[in-house]
This record gives sequence, C-alpha cells and structure tokens, in this order.
Amino acid sequence: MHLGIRQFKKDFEVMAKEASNGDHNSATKPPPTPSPLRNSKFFQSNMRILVTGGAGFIGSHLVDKLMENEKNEVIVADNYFTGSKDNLRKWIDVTEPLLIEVDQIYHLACPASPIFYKYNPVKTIKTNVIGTLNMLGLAKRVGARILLTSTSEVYGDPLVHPQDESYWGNVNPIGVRSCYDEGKRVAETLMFDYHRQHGIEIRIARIFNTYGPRMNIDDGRVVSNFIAQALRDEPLTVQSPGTQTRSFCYVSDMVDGLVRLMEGDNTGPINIGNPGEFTMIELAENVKELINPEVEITMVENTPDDPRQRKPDITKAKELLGWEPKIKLRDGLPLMEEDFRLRLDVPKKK
Ligand SMILES: NC(=O)c1ccc[n+]([C@@H]2O[C@H](COP(=O)([O-])OP(=O)(O)OC[C@H]3O[C@@H](n4cnc5c(N)ncnc54)[C@H](O)[C@@H]3O)[C@@H](O)[C@H]2O)c1
Ligand SMILES: O=c1ccn([C@@H]2O[C@H](COP(=O)(O)OP(=O)(O)O[C@H]3OC[C@@H](O)[C@H](O)[C@H]3O)[C@@H](O)[C@H]2O)c(=O)[nH]1
Repeated sequence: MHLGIRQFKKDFEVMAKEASNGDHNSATKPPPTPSPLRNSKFFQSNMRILVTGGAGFIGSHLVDKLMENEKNEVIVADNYFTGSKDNLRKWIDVTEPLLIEVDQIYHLACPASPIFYKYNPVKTIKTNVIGTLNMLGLAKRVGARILLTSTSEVYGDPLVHPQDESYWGNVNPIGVRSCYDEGKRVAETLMFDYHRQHGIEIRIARIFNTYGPRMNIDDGRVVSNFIAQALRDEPLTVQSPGTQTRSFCYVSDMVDGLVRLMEGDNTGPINIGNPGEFTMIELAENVKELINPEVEITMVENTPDDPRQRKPDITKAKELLGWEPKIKLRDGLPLMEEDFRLRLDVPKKK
C-alpha cells in the first residue's frame, strides 16, 4: 500500500536552508554514505522519491507512474508557477509533516515553455542554478540518487544533425533563451562536479520536445497551441519560416525513459526523445487533417534564436536503456486532442 503523496508548495530559495551543500569538501572526499534509514526494515520496502516540478506536465505523469508501485512514497516540491494542483489531485490523500530523507530525486522543476521561461529570466536561471545546487546538496546530505531533466536546448541552434550526446552545442550565451539553455548547461555542469567531487549518483536526461494530455492549454508551446487553436476554430499560428524542425515525443514514452534512466547504471547525459522529425508546417498540416480540416494555417513572426532544426540521435538510449519511443505523432495527437476537448468543453462533431 502506498502511503500517499505529500505535496508542498516550495521554492528552491526556501529549500536552500534545508540542503547543506558543504562545498568546503576536497576533491578526495569518498562518496557519501547513503542515509542509514535506507537500511531500516521500513525503508527497504518503501522507496521514498522526491519529484521537483511534480505538479507540472511531465512531472505529474511521472508521479502517476511512480505511484503505480505501491511501495513507493512520492513527495512533490513545486511552486505552481506553471504547474497545477489539479494535476496531482487524485494522489493527495494524506497530509503529514515532510520527511526530508529520500532515496531518489527526480529534479524537473523549471518552467519549460519559452514564453514562461522568458517571462522572468532571472528567476529561470536562479531555478536552474540555485535550484539544482540545492537539490544536489540534499542528494549529498541524504545519499540519494538524483536525475536532472536537461534539454535538447543545450545543443542550441545545432550545427550537427541529428544531435548525439557528444555534440557540445551552438548556444548564444547572451540571448533571450540563454536563461534556460545556459541555465540547463550549468545545471549539467553542477551535476557532474558533484558526481566527481562528492561521489553523488547522478543521471542526466536530455529531453526533446514532449507533448501529451495535461499540458497547460495556454502553455505556449507549439503542439498545445495548434491543438487549442484547432479546437477553438482559430488559425494555426506557424512561426516563420515554418521550415524549422522539431521531433515530438509522447509523454508516456518520455516517463518510461526517465524511469529506466533512473533505475539503470548510466549517468548519461542520454537523449530521450522521438526521432520522428517534422517541420512546423507539417505539424500544422497534421493537426488540421486530424482535428479540424476547416481550420486556417497562418504564418506569424518568430522569436529570436529559434533553433532551425532538432532531432535526437537515440542510439545511446536504445543500447544503454533498452528504450525507444512507441507512440508516433499521428497516434499521440488524438490522445492529446481528447484531453483538450474535455478541458475546453468542445465535443467532437458527429
Ligand atoms: N516538455 C518538454 O518538451 C521538455 C523538453 C526538454 C526539457 N524539459 C524539462 O522537463 C522538465 C519538466 O517540463 P514540463 O514540460 O513538465 O514543464 P512544466 O512547466 O509543465 O513543469 C515545470 C514544473 O516546475 C515547477 N517550477 C518551476 N519553477 C520552480 C521553482 N523555482 N521551484 C519549484 N517548482 C518550480 C512549475 O510550477 C511546474 O509544475 C523541466 O525541467 C524542463 O526543462 C521539458
Ligand atoms: O504557436 C506556435 C508556437 C511555436 N511555434 C514554433 O514551434 C517550434 C517549437 O516551439 P516550442 O515553443 O514548442 O518549443 P521549443 O522547441 O522552442 O523549445 C522546447 O524545446 C526544448 C525544451 O527544453 C523546452 O521545454 C521547449 O520549450 C519553434 O520553431 C517555434 O517557432 C510555432 O510555429 N507556432
């Protein structure tokens, strides 16, 4: 039986007080001893897992998956900037004081939609840098394994195609996206420095564009925009030139990949994404055909530094995790449509 989910509204600046980083330790320090609680009878049968950003889109699906295992106890830390309590409502059945001893940390907290991460860029970079530092401090203190959800945006506007993990990227360090992409690059650096210096068990997933039910209707990312527009009979806004590409992964495939990475033996970074690549015009045409053949497609202005191409090389994920995505874009879009129809109250025409 699971003990229920403990959920608290938390910001990493507050969390700083709880997680001692202990940066005075030298490079020769042996790995930290896992929390002694791990060996107790109770905790052998119960894995305690912290999910930061667990009220968000990917995070809440990950929580659902982790809660399928009745021995797991899941704790969520989220400040509800882009996440919502509704995403977790079915799990909130127990309110207890927070146990800050955990075995695993899935560190997702960070706004992911460009509109939201650019809204308060200083906060975005603080979340990525200070937030990750604090979670690493917590991992170090309790001996937990920590997984960071990094991003394909670490490759910037890539000059190598498709992108494999050895590519160092082409990122504008002073651009409007850098709070996010440079923020995630520093987060990766911190993960590896804590691993090398303090022996922390780390996992890094480089997530490529993920879509599915529960995305915020007005999240601003392309798949949710197009589906909401198609259902509202509004033109699909393709940002120019429309030939830029993305590769879209369905959320259940993503969550499966994240759990495999956490449970496996490889630190990563490992690309997790679906290599099916589409231009934004092709995506709009697919949404039009599948959801609303009457809807218009219109070309609008783009934002600065928009990557022109993006497609994961997933050789590493296949070989090291035995993972590959199962759900094609044309099968995933109708699943998301169903969820958006319910939330927008637009029934399917007969
Ligand atoms: N969805 C994608 O396509 C994608 C692609 C690459 C990487 N990622 C990464 O995966 C993670 C989850 O993405 P998502 O799509 O679920 O985004 P999301 O915006 O739906 O979820 C992010 C969650 O983090 C919370 N959060 C933000 N700042 C916080 C802070 N300072 N303290 C506590 N909580 C905070 C938000 O309230 C939200 O619940 C992010 O780290 C993102 O960078 C996502
Ligand atoms: O209405 C829209 C929105 C977006 N777009 C285009 O669609 C493409 C994808 O844009 P999105 O805003 O969905 O997302 P991006 O690919 O730019 O960034 C994404 O990928 C990396 C992740 O870390 C981020 O979470 C996510 O924001 C871009 O080329 C953008 O110009 C449209 O054509 N129309």
